[in-house]
Amino acid sequence: MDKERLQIENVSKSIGKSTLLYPCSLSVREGEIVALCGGNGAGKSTLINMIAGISRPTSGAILLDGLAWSSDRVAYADRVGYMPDEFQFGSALTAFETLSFYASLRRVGRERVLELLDTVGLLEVRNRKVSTFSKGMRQRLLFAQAMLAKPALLLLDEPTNGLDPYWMEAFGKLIRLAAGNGQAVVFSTHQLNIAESYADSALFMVSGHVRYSGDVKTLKEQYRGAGGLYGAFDRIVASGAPMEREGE
Ligand SMILES: Nc1ncnc2c1ncn2[C@@H]1O[C@H](COP(=O)(O)OP(=O)(O)OP(=O)(O)O)[C@@H](O)[C@H]1O
Repeated sequence: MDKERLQIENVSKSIGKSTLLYPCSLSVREGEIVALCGGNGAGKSTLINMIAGISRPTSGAILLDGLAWSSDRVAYADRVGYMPDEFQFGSALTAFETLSFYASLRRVGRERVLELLDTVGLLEVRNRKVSTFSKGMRQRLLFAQAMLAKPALLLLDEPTNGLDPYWMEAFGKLIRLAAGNGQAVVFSTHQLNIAESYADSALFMVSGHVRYSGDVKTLKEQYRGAGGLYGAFDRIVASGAPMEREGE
């Protein structure tokens, strides 16, 4: 049986009187791809930022390979490849210099930098300043940055924003490849077709509540005649009943 990689137990987040995320639990196995689905303000980035260690949960616990951010910060951070939702690259640096900078932080060599630039289709433009890149090119560089050290957990906030159909599909293939190597992948998206095509499991999030957590294949079969995951999302959200992850 595949090993549990990420365990999230009753994690919530409040700031002042606002609840950004109500208690939520999730476990992710090695080789599993999980999509956090929901509209603007659903709480996807709030959850991702807590998993990344950027913000602390108000309650609950997060363990990655049995490690907690609070007690094993360095070992925990070493296991996470994080792609933020928004990021400003240093404007004076080229793509190669940018990725090399992050590679040095991750103790990763030049060969891997070149391999990844090739993987994300930026090898030929590696000496161009990132400030001249399109949104999709910057997204691909950011994705390469997350993949540098072949992390145990790829944590990707809206990774397909700005990607054209070719790179959208390439992204799907790359995360499947990562999962095939035992890496766990958690990504957020507004696009349920992306979740439907590439994720094993999905969380449907609405206004800080997880309304569904479970298997994508089961959902696809269950809602085959109702528009796939889009139909499933509409019906589950409209039904009003929170649903638990299968087997829990
Ligand atoms: N620092 C903050 N203080 C108060 N409320 C916040 C803060 N950051 C986020 N929020 C609120 O928390 C909620 C969840 O935001 P979050 O960014 O997690 O949503 P999201 O699902 O990632 O949305 P999007 O798809 O628009 O990126 C939103 O209502 C947002 O306004």
